[in-house]
Amino acid sequence: MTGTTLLILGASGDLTSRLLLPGLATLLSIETDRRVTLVGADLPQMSENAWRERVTAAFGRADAAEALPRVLGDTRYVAGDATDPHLLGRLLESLEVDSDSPLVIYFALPPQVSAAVCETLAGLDLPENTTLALEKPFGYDAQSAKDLNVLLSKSVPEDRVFRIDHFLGLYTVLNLLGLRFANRLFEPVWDRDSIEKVEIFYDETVTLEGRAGYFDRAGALRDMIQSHLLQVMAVVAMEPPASVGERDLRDAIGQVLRAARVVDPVADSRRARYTAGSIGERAVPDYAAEEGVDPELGTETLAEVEVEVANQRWAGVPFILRSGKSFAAVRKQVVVHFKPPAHIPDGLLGRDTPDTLTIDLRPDTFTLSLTTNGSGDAFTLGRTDLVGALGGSQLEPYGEVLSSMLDCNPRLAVRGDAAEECWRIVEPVLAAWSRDDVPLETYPAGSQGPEGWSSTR
Ligand SMILES: O=C1O[C@H](COP(=O)(O)O)[C@@H](O)[C@H](O)[C@H]1O
Repeated sequence: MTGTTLLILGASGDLTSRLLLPGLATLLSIETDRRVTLVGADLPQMSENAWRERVTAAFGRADAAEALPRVLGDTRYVAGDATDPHLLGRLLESLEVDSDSPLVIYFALPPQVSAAVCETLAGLDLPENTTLALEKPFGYDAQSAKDLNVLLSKSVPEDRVFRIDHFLGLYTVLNLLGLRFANRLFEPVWDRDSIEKVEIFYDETVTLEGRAGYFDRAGALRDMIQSHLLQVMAVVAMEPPASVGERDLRDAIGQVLRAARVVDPVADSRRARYTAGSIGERAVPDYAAEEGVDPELGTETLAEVEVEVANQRWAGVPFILRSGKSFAAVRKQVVVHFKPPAHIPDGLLGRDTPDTLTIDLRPDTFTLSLTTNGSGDAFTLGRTDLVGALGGSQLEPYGEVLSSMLDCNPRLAVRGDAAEECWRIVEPVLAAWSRDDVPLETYPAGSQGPEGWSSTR
């Protein structure tokens, strides 16, 4: 396998140490013939030794020490401002890149800095085989996402832009493709005739975890729903693609997102913020009292929206997307609620709950919960749960995403039009919230959210 040069801008930051380097480490320990030349760059001065120690520590944490020599041999760190055309130009010239060894420039940077670096890049000649990989958030609204797309198109073609959404690297999300399209059971009932509603939950027990600088300006709607959960929804709702090639897959995702909308941004959305509480033994302070939080911003830590996919297959079926922090327990699921059958023979008694298919994201399992004959009395209906494990990957989502990025296959990346659509879908809700048309509710940390929120628990 030929090598790729991975240039990380923002190499001294938290994202690089916490996710990117461990993801790379796992990938290299599994794909033993993959070659990567790792170059870190960032504003702070850092000695070569300190950089190498950082890389070594990340590989250690990922239990991938045996893969370390393959990157440590020629890794280096460059200090400087990546928005400076002279510095960036010199740095790019110094890289050994040709048609057999492509270059991936990974922006592990805050969005404003990424945009400024993109401006700089647009004025430089990039090696032909360059991929630009950008972390979310991709812009801060539909217009800024559009502007960023235009800027990126000045540097590289669309199939060389990797807008990262690590949820597309979640094995469970990829498993939806097999579950839906590779058997005869589900696809014939996967539509408005048979499905009542679909819920996509990502309830976390994690709190702010020191991320006020980013999260307090983003909030749960932008952080999780605008990006990740709409992508998951698109995979749940998409038409069968002809192939899982990047074009077919991303066309199918784009088609769903183009049809999606929040019909009534006030009635179809809810927001809340956690107050002091405890999760297990852990005492959690009020969100508003966390360091770095500006209580005046009214940032939500829990968001829920009801989305309609206005097309022949889904018109009228609510897709409820919810994500929140500081919950009592983790709940990361797609729950498909089926409609009741048109007729149950008279005399069969006791059926009151709908059949559901629950797909658990991490751990990857599915549960088909069916109405069946109850035990004891065959004429009184009961419920049977069929539980199955879904295939897993040794790669964490970041490893999965990195693998396709280093292979220059954008299948697991968000396409430019999809990024703009996701903003278009949530913008009316953001506007209603900024007008305070939707009250900011509260829930104690360690609870199951405010009373009366959508829940099938
Ligand atoms: O991108 C993000 O995702 C995480 C949830 O993903 P996970 O892979 O850590 O489960 C979320 O906690 C974070 O706020 C968000 O920025």
